[in-house]
Formats: sequence, C-alpha cells, structure tokens
Amino acid sequence: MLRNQLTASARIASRRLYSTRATQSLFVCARTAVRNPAYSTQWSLLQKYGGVVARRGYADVASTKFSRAKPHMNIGTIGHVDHGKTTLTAAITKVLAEAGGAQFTDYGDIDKAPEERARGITINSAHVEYETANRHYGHIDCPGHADYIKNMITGAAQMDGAIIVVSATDGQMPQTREHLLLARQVGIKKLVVFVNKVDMIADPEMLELVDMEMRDLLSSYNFDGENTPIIMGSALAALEGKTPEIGADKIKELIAACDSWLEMPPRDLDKPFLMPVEDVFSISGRGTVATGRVERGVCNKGDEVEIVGLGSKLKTTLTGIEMFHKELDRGEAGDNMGALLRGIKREQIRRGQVIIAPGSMKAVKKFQAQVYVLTKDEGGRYTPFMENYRPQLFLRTADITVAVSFPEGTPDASEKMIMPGDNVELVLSLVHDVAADVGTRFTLREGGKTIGTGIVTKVLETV
Ligand SMILES: Nc1nc2c(ncn2[C@@H]2O[C@H](COP(=O)(O)OP(=O)(O)OP(=O)(O)O)[C@@H](O)[C@H]2O)c(=O)[nH]1
Ligand SMILES: [Mg+2]
Repeated sequence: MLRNQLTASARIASRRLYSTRATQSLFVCARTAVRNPAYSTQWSLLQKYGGVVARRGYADVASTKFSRAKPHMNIGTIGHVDHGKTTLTAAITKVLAEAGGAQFTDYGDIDKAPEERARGITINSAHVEYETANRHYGHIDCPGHADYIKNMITGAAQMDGAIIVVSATDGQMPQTREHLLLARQVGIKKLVVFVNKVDMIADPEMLELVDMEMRDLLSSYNFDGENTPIIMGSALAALEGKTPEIGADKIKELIAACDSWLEMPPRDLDKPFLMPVEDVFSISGRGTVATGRVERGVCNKGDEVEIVGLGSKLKTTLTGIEMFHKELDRGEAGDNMGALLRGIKREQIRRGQVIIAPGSMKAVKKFQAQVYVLTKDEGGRYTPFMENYRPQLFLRTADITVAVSFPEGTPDASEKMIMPGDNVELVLSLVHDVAADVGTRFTLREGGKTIGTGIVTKVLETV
C-alpha cells in the first residue's frame, strides 16, 4: 500500500509538476521557495521511478493567489542568447502590473532565478505569472541556452505556446533556429514573434528584412509563417517606461497577439482515456484489478477498454472502478484508481502496459526521439556512448531494454560518439513493444542512474 502511495505521488510529481492547475499555485512561488531551503523538498522518488528528474517541491507560500477563474496557459520566451528574452519577460510583467494583471518582476529577480546543483537535471528557469483579460499565463524564462534545451526536452518548461524573441540588430541566429526546431519537436503548435531592440535600428527596410526572414524560417520549421503575428518593439524601452510607441504599446500588442493567436491545448479530461498499469491484484470472487493513476481522459463503468503493450492487445470491459475502497461510476485524469476488468486473468495484465480508450494509442517497437544526455554532474555518464548502446527505457510504468542508433542517413553513424551534455536525435529499438505516441516523454537509465531524458518525435514501427 505504502509503495503504491509513493509510486502515485512520485508519478503525480513527475508528470504534473508544472502542468496542472493544482501545481501552478506552487510554482508561482518558486523563487521564494528556493531562496529559503526550508520550503524545498526533494523529489528523490522521481529518479527512482524514472520520471523527469525535477528536484524542487514548492511549498505553498505564494503571495499572489492562483485564480482559477480564467483558463490557464503555459508560455515562455525562447530565442538566441542576448536577444532580450529576460528583459521582455520583465517588461511584460511591468506593463501588465500597471493594468492590474501581474506583479512586476524585475530583470534581476528573473535572471537570478533558481540555481541549485545536485544530482539530477537542474531545472534552472524562472517562472512568472500574469493575467490578461481572458487568460492566466504561467511564463518560463531560462537563463541560458543549455537550460532551454534541457527544460524543453524534459518537459520542465512545458509550453503550450511560446514567444520567440529575435533582435532586430542581428536577425535570426543559430539558437533562434535551434529553439524553433526544439519547439516543433516538443509539440508547440504556434508561436508569436517579438522583434526586439528596434530602438537601435534607424532603417525601416532592415525591419522588413527581419520580418521576411522570420516568416521564411517559421515556415521551414512547419509553423504558419504567413499568419504568425510579428510584433516589433523594444523590451528595454517598455521596462524603462520610455517611448511608449515602441515600448509599452508594443508589449500590449504582443500580449493581445498571445491571447488571440496561441491556442489553448485540450484539457486532459477531453483527451482519450489512458491509465498506465502500476500494479495488478486478483480479488477472489470479483476478478482482476489493475491500479494506476489516470493520465488523461475519463472512464465510466461499463466502458470498453483496451490493454496495450508488452506483447498484448486485449479488449475488455471496465466492470468496476474503485478509489480509496469506494466504488465509483467514473474515473478521471488525476485519479488513482483500481480498474476491475471483465474476463482478464491475473497473468494477462502487468505493470508497463496501459489501459486506454480503444484505438487511441498504438504499441510501438521503434521510434525516433529527441534526447538530452545528462552530464556527470547531473548524475549521468562519465563517458560517451556509441551506436548499439543498450540502456533501459523508462516510459510511464514500463521498463524495457532498448538499442540506440542514429536516424537513417546520419553520416559516419558507426563512428559517431554521443557525449554527456549532448542534445541528439536518436532511434530507439525496443525489445518489447510499449504504448507510445509522438510527444510521449521517457528517460533512459543504466545501472540505476538516469543517463538521458527524451521525447518521442516520430513513430517508426508499430506492432
Ligand atoms: N537597446 C536595447 N537593448 C536591449 C533591449 N532589450 C534588451 N536589451 C539589452 O540586451 C541585453 C540582453 O538582454 P537579456 O534580456 O538579458 O537577453 P536574454 O535573451 O535574456 O539573454 P540570455 O538569457 O543570456 O540568453 C541586455 O543588456 C539588455 O539590456 C532593447 O529593446 N533595446
Ligand atoms: Mg535571459
């Protein structure tokens, strides 16, 4: 029982750390919590269960109350180093604070955000929150390029949409492109562009050029380059309260563009039902019960469901739903429930499989993924690895041996080395199949330590 509870809390923490409304109120006060270690708790269990290795639990010491009245969305600033992401973040809070929708967070407070180092991936990013007329936003700004890479792949910076900041003085730069690619890989569908530092540009043609270049670039990464809003202004002017026509006014335009262009993701409850199987029991006189935490969707007593993964694909009926020893008619995302399954024998179902709405997900044997390889300081490997390296894949409750290779067409694949700290695209071939889809996150482990974390970008082989 205790183990079950621990598993449950670890999983809740790993999957929902930043993504649910319940935890929003917690992360708002990240900075306060981190500065005062008494408020910090270790999520060491996460490591054990192969979730994202996030390290901070934020006690509820928020000064601003999280409001549930408006739909919540997670966004963030991305873009090349020094293009003004942090200045823009501060400017947004300043302009919205004047409208009563935020607490002004100064540049220094954002940039000095959480910096702790220990085992596991350090989630080094600042979270601020603000409200517009229609929405409540959680906003993530990372202090450096490496932090964006890690946080986007691990899901610590889970963004539903993003503001890509590009300096008018430089135009697009390597990290502009890298962040765009990554945004695409982690499933961000829409972006808003902020062309910053226009106070330094005298020639309007220069701005036109940046506009054209950004639209092309967006299209080349499969975003809607033609219709994406591009706002040109100066974050610094807005922050310093100067020249409103390129400062505060442009920030208001940017916020309005976020409100109208970025789309709310479907709520977990609206997605097809999925419950990873954590444990299985046989209850005499009743049948087989699988327990787990519902990841998404809703199930009702009497629903048809499918058990998928580890060589099985079984159809059955949910004849009972139980929570805390009470019978229920309905289970939903976030619930820790037991599912009573008609005609399923104890040995037909096991940990690592999922119970899903029929046909909503396939079992895969091979997929392509974006992987961040942990450095030794983050608890990862000390040495590089090559093709055919065989770590354990932890995906939801499944634990499967995989073989690593490079995507087809990679030059000199057999000699290529992957160093700790690298962000790479890999092909993973699984010994057993597992239910997964584009966007599913996982970790790679070896001998009890997490060596990498990733996200599925392309399914290559299903069963
Ligand atoms: N002239 C001018 N300078 C700006 C503007 N916005 C930001 N800056 C300056 O550009 C520099 C970099 O700004 P940051 O906001 O730290 O950039 P960043 O993208 O967060 O940088 P990293 O986090 O290091 O990647 C700072 O010196 C800012 O003052 C602007 O609109 N105009
Ligand atoms: Mg910054």
